[in-house]
Amino acid sequence: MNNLFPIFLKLEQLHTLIVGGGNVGLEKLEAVLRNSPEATVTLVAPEIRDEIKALAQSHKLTLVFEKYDSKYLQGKDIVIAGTDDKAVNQQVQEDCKAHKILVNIADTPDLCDFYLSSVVQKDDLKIAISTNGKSPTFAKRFREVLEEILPDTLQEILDNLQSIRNKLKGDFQEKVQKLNEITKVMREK
Ligand SMILES: C[C@@]1(CC(=O)O)c2cc3[nH]c(cc4nc(cc5[nH]c(cc(n2)[C@H]1CCC(=O)O)[C@@](C)(CC(=O)O)[C@@H]5CCC(=O)O)C(CC(=O)O)=C4CCC(=O)O)c(CCC(=O)O)c3CC(=O)O
Ligand SMILES: NC(=O)C1=CN([C@@H]2O[C@H](COP(=O)(O)OP(=O)(O)OC[C@H]3O[C@@H](n4cnc5c(N)ncnc54)[C@H](O)[C@@H]3O)[C@@H](O)[C@H]2O)C=CC1
Repeated sequence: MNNLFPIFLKLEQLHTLIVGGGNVGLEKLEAVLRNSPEATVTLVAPEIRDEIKALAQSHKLTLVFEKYDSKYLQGKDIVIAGTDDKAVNQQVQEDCKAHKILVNIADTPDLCDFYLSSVVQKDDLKIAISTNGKSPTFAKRFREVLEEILPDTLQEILDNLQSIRNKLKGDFQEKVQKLNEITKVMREK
C-alpha cells in the first residue's frame, strides 16, 4: 500500500535548496529544472560538477561553493540533500525539521518528507509515478512505456477541452455532466 500523497508544486513561487553537487545533486537539479525551468534554486557544495555550473548560466540557479551550514536554510521552502556524507545529510534533515522545511534526503528514504517521482511529460499532461521507494528503476521504465503510448494529438485534445470548458454555461453539475459525456469516447475500445 502506497500512502504517499501526490501534489504538483509551483517551484517558481518557492525557493529550493539542493545540498550536494555531485551525481545525485545533478540528477535532482535536472529533475527540478526539467519540470520547472523557472524555479529559483540555490545549490551548496564545496565541489560542484561542471554540468551544474553550465545550468547556472541559463537558470535562476545560485551556486555556493561551501560546506553545508544551517544558515543556508534561511528563506528556503524545500530542501533536497544528496551529499556523499551521511552525517551531513542527517544534519540537514534535523535542521529542516527544526525549521519546518520539507526535506528529501536522497540516500535515506526514512529521512524524507517527500520523494521525487518519475515524470511522464507530454505537452500539458504530466503523470507522476511512485513505487513507494521500492524500485526507482521500475518507475523509470514505466515512464518510458507511458511516454511511448501517449498520442501525439494530446495537446490538441487538451486545448479543445479547455475551450469547451470555458464556453460551457449552466451550473456545476450540468458542466460536469457535459464534460463527462464529451470525454466518454476515451474509455471506449
Ligand atoms: C526514495 C527515493 C528518494 C528520492 O530520491 O526522492 C529514491 C531513493 C533511492 N534511489 C536510489 C537509486 C536510484 N535512483 C534512480 C533513479 C531515480 N530515483 C528517483 C526517485 C527516488 N529514489 C525516490 C523513490 C521513487 C519511487 O518511489 O519510485 C526518480 C524516480 C526521480 C528522480 O530522482 O528524479 C529517478 C528516476 C527518474 C526517471 O528516470 O524517470 C536510479 C536509476 C537510474 O538512475 O537510472 C537508481 C539506481 C538503481 C536503483 O537502485 O534502482 C537509491 C540507492 C542509492 C545507493 O544504492 O547508493 C536510493 C536510496 C534507497 O532506496 O535507499
Ligand atoms: N536517491 C538517489 O537517487 C540516489 C542516491 N545515491 C546516494 O547519494 C550519495 C551521493 O552520491 P554522489 O552524488 O554520486 O556523490 P559525489 O561524490 O558525486 O558527490 C558528492 C557531493 O557532496 C558534496 N559534499 C560533501 N560534503 C559536503 C558538505 N559538508 N556540504 C555540502 N556538500 C557536501 C561534494 O562536494 C559533492 O558535490 C551517495 O551516498 C549515494 O549512495 C546514489 C544514487 C542515487
